[in-house]
Amino acid sequence: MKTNYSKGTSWHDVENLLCQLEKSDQELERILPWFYEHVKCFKQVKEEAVKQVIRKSEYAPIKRDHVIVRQGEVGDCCYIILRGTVSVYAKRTEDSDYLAQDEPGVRTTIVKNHKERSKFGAEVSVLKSGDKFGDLCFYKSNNERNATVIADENLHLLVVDCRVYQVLLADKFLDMKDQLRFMEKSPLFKGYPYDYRVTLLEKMRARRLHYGSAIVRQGDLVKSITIICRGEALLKINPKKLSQQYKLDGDQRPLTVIQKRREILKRGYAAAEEILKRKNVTVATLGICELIGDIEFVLGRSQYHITAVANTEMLVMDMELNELQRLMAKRDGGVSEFLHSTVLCKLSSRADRCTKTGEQKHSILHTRRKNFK
Ligand SMILES: Nc1ncnc2c1ncn2[C@@H]1O[C@@H]2COP(=O)(O)O[C@H]2[C@H]1O
Repeated sequence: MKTNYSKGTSWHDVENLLCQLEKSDQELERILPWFYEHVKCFKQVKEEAVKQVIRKSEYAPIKRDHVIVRQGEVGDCCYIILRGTVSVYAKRTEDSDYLAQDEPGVRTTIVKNHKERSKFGAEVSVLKSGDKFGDLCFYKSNNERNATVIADENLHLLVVDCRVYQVLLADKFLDMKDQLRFMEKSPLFKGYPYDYRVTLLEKMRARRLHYGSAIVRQGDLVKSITIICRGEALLKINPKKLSQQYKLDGDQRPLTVIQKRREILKRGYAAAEEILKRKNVTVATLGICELIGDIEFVLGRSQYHITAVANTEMLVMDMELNELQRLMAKRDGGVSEFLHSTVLCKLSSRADRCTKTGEQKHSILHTRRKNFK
């Protein structure tokens, strides 16, 4: 069990202790609450492990504009940001996502302005206090850094050796191993080398969801495709909303309040249930390796046509649509074929279940045919 947060520990106390060569158990226990409060990536880690990480790691204050890690270098440690922010830059080459060779001017350790920073590629991420970086290379066969990380302000880091990371932290951080294992199985990533999948991992957002929480909502803008890594999702459609979204001219006009009351009075409970069903039709359950947002992506729709709800505890990964497009454009390991065939299958079965009226079903199938030509 973690101790209660103590408001009495200041950053000054923490820094003083980190600078000491020897740290007693008592001293470490005193600063632990500060770590749990400020270092997001320690939240899942037990007290004993956090103490060991602090003891075995090096405290490093870094000046603003300094290059901390460089893309293409071999990495043997990772970093936890105690205070400050960093920017992450990545260069893309034709065939891989990392820089194979240094270019003139890139071996500088201090970069003062935007122009100098741009030599390291495009800014892909900004990380702040409590975040970690530099552990992605541990999962690659050649241990090469995937990106360059530069201090945006004066920084305070904890430098964690890769062995310490493997023993004390690897299992706790973001289910990385689980996700990589999952990517091996998923048809979406079939045909891509392991190292490339590791790079992709950093570009995806992992979400843990509890039973009943919404993964996506019908009508929301589609910004990413969601991949189910663990658990099961229930897909629901509100047919009325669907008609508006897809501008279908089916004959299912919504009932007025008076019409609804009359129906319920006339036919009782069965009618009430039917009215409820018209609002929300469960069209499918999705499991591991299945995708949410693939239909919208393939059909070029900007809004979700379904609401997806977690039917169990879940782990999902979101990949932004432009990342998916890159995945397909760069080296299509059969991704577009896979997406098109699954989407065709899904549309047929959902059109059947979504509505009983032949006309509306016809319209959905018609939309499908038009888009697949
Ligand atoms: N989009 C990104 N692509 C690659 N690395 C990133 C990205 N965002 C953050 N990083 C971090 O930048 C680090 C660079 O070194 P590593 O490859 O060891 O680990 C990398 C990640 O921790």
